[in-house]
Amino acid sequence: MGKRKAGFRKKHYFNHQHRQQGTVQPKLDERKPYNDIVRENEKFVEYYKIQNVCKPEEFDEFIKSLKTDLPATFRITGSKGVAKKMLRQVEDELIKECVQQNKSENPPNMFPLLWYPDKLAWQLELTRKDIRSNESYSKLHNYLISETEHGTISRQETVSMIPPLVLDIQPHHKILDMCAAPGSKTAQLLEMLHKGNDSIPSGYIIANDVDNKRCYMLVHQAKRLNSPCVAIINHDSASLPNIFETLSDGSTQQVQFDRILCDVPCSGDGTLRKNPDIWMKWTPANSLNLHGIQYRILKRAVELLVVGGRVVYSTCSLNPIENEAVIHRILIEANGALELAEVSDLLPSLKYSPGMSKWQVSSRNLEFYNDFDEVDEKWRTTIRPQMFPPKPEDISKYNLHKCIRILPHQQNTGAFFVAVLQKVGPFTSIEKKNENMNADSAPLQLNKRDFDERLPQNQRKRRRKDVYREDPYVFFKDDEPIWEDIKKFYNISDQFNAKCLLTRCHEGKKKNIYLTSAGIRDLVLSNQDNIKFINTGVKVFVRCDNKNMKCPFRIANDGLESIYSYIGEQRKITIEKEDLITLLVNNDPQKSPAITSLSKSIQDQVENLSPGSCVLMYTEKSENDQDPPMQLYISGWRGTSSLRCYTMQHSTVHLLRLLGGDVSKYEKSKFKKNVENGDANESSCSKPS
Ligand SMILES: C[S@@+](CC[C@H](N)C(=O)[O-])C[C@H]1O[C@@H](n2cnc3c(N)ncnc32)[C@H](O)[C@@H]1O
Repeated sequence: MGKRKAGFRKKHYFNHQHRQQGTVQPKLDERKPYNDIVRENEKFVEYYKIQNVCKPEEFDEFIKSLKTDLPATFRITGSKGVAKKMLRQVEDELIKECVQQNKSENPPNMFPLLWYPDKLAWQLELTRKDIRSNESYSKLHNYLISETEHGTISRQETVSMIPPLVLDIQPHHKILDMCAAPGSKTAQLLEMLHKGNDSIPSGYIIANDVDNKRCYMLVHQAKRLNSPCVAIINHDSASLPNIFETLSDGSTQQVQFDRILCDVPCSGDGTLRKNPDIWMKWTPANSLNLHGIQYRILKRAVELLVVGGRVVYSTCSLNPIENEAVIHRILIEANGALELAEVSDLLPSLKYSPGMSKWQVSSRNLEFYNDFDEVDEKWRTTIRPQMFPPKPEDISKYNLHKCIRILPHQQNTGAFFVAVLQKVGPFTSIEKKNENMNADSAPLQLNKRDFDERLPQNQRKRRRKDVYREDPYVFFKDDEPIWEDIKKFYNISDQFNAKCLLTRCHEGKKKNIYLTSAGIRDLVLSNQDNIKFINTGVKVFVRCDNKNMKCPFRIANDGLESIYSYIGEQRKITIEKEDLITLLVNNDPQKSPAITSLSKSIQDQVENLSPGSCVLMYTEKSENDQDPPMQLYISGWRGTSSLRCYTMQHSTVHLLRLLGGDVSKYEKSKFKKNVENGDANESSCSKPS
């Protein structure tokens, strides 16, 4: 096979980028090698100049910035103590080393984003390609790749981190992510949901996407975060069915969400720096075509939101037709039930422009109109009256300036739009009825049967026919036979709700056992007929028919953080750093360290421990008293004469790094290998990483 030209990106790379972004994919014949794309589009420049997206004196800088590649950014995730330790390693070792090894006069700037809490998000003034192709960054590159695989680094674009932050998530919130795939924001929402002290928060996230294949990208994201509080569903969110929950008296009512994210499909011209092929196909028609679905998704979100709740609408588009016009339209429809919120205090020192209150609507041929009455007859199906800005006398009613527009030149990022809407009054007819009722009477609650009965006959039938099923979700019953053995072996506390455990098959040998939170369990059981659930539950036990263990299931690492506090002390081993490093370095089932080679403390603890699965617990005090200690819980195995960790390679490397162990055998210097092979450029450009 011939060598690929340096700088050429494979077809699947375009697909990959557009899948990640959810933007419209170019047709096959429009795809060009990455380096051949001319980053020019006269219509684009003219359009945005007329729209006044930035001050006239900044316009050249704005366009220039869109033509450059995007800097690399990442977030450190993970539980508090682990994240703090990783931050120290990133800041004090990796970044310092990169700067020291860089021989150029002006080493690149690498800094934490000031508006992101606890310095856990970083921007490197280097492109991803710079990082891959320069030896001085190879340690950082390896770190980013393996920690991303492990789930403790999220390589998320700077601006994409903003919507979850302004949602202001609390651990008890019921959250809906309407257009969630591939899931970088869902992951961030999940981290925020888990920021309290409970191992299983009472809130949850429903992550939805219309595209079935993209839902599986979401499954992959969610799996990295090991949460029992998320369910992935597959619907058109503009017509998302009502979701029901069970009340303590056994009746059902419609769920009203506390927080909803509408990160809607968009034309994506804010991602030009990452997806330069958009330069070739940009036209104002893209936005005109998307406005309708964007509005319908947002409207459905407002219907599903509780009064007092918050919805965040975001796009990676610069176009006011997809942004302020959608917000203006929903504010008119809400007639006072929604208000734009001021959120600058949640984003200290982020630079942005205020939302626009004036714009023009243009045809695909760049004929601009100020009013629908002026619109040429032939455009009246694509240009709609609701796309126009408020009349000058109404501008102050809507406060569109409270929307946030992030422009690429302001802090070297992609472009982005965010609006935070607070629901301050009733929006749907049911909510309005409730408000009008006597204050003493109970609010009108519509349960599932009411909804079914209100549907026309033909739709009731269709609902029953449209019962989509993946593998079933079979929750444990009170007398689940396999639970007895597990509970006894691990001495699991009575506080643990075993009814939240599930398997994915009705019959036969159960292979894996998953855990959901009580809230998610109720949602799955109450909505199996009307909602297409794609995935839920974190793996907590795995079948392991080992003759030495008196229980057919071992503990899985995935769900350990959720269940460790319920596991009895007998099967927990407190481990010191040196022993843990020894286990990790020799993490091979054939060569597990003999118990006699480990410290006396370990020998004493395992003396009376029967063979089988156990939990290894490691605690390390932080260097300063304010930070929480770093606590690690690892699935282990006490053999007849040996002890081992049950970790995948990426977890082994992650843990060794945290403990300061030797990871050199896992560090691959791609740069060195490429130089040896004489093809440094080709390899470094051929594949995104
Ligand atoms: C901008 S992307 C979302 C990115 C995602 N929030 C993230 O942070 O990774 C838009 C997503 O909306 C989905 N989508 C498009 N139309 C939709 C609809 N009517 N209902 C639900 N999802 C939709 C697309 O499949 C795409 O995954």
